[in-house]
Amino acid sequence: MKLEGTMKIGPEGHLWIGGCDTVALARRFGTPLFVYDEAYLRARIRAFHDAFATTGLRYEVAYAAKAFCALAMCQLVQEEGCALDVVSGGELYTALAAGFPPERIHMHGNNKTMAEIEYGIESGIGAFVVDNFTELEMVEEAAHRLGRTVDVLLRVAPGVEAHTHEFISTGQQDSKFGFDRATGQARQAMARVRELNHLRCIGLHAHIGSQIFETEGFIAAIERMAEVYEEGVRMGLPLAVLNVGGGFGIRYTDEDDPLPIRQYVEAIAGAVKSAFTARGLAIPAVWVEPGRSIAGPAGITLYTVGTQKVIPGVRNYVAVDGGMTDNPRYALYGAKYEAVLANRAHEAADEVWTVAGKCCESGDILIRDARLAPPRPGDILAVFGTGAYNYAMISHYNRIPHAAVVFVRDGKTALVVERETWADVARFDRPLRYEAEGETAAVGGAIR
Ligand SMILES: Cc1ncc(COP(=O)(O)O)c(C=O)c1O
Ligand SMILES: N[C@@H](CCCC[NH3+])C(=O)O
Repeated sequence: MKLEGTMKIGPEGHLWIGGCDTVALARRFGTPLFVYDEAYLRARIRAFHDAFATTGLRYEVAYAAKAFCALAMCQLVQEEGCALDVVSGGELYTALAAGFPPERIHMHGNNKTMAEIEYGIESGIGAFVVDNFTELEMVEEAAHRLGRTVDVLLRVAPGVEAHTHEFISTGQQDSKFGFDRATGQARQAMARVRELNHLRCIGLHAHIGSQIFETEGFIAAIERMAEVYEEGVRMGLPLAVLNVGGGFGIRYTDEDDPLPIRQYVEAIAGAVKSAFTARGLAIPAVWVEPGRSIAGPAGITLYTVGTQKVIPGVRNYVAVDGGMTDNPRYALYGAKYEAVLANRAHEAADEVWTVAGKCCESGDILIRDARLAPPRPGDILAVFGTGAYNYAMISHYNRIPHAAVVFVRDGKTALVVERETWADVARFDRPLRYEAEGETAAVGGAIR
């Protein structure tokens, strides 16, 4: 167990975070509960700014909202000088509701709907990251119809294999994302965007994957992107931005050995400077889109321990009151986590227990073979490093209500997402009743 940010173990043996006793938090807000260490969130963002400040580059740190999107998080990242990467109308809606300046938002997505494109244009977002030829025409058509000129970046699949789980690797050629570089699609897209009257291609984008522990992949991608960029400049595109995506790895367990943020940024800056200088190109503004590396280590999840099943010689199971609904990452990627009994954090973790959830699914595991002190019903279990892609991927499987989210700072708490009730889970259900002839029910595809 490695305590990050403001986490510590108090004299009574409880886990503390943000100056708050996690046992008291669990009692007050219930469990499962996501708890974010606000000071640490801010510190992680500042690490990106501090690192970029020494490079002399023009840059943008666009927080990838997909990692954890909520009003309070959008407010916080704005206060810390971030831009924002959104991938859906829902994320854009949340950001705008939080008062995020639209011109500092850019929108991703490999299948943006026309409704999302129109919403983005009408809201005045800074740029679309166009993913494919279909979308190129859709954005042009919408911009034409709405009488606007829209800034776009083209997402390129650079053909770089990131060393990470296949499901979260995105820069390889065989990917649903982006214009393929190797087969000339990126060049064709640049040629096409030049012909479109309502689009201004201000940059190129590549994101090679997530949870990456080395810099080689970024450097290789930047070298390839510089080549594409040069072609774009020769075609006369007003390119000024190279967005190299996110993907900076974090520590979940001892097996993970992430680089300091500074080291990723220095490698990226160095690669951009040398690749662009070598080609006689002006150095572009560099954008990054970190999600996990900002939100992940600053969040923990608190659960209440429930039942146990000990199978002698096979395995010890202990179940908690959440599971794959609030953290599907073991089920999806075989992800690993560390945990501690938060009410007895000073006790030796000398037993091995597999922490299961409460869903009707054998794969509903949070941690396989966790090292814990002997768990008892009513204990509070804290799982570390759950700030990214946990609440963000929450589900209603088994009609389990969504957990609450609280921010903590200097002994104070802010409930930023309320816990759902059983009634909330069922609130959009309607009894089975067919429409009478001529009756028009108030339903449809509208989501705005
Ligand atoms: C385009 C894009 N940008 C940024 C991110 C954020 O990645 P991470 O959370 O690993 O920093 C992702 C997710 O992998 C992504 O697909
Ligand atoms: N959801 C993934 C990351 C996806 C990144 C988005 N492209 C995870 O939990 O690791």
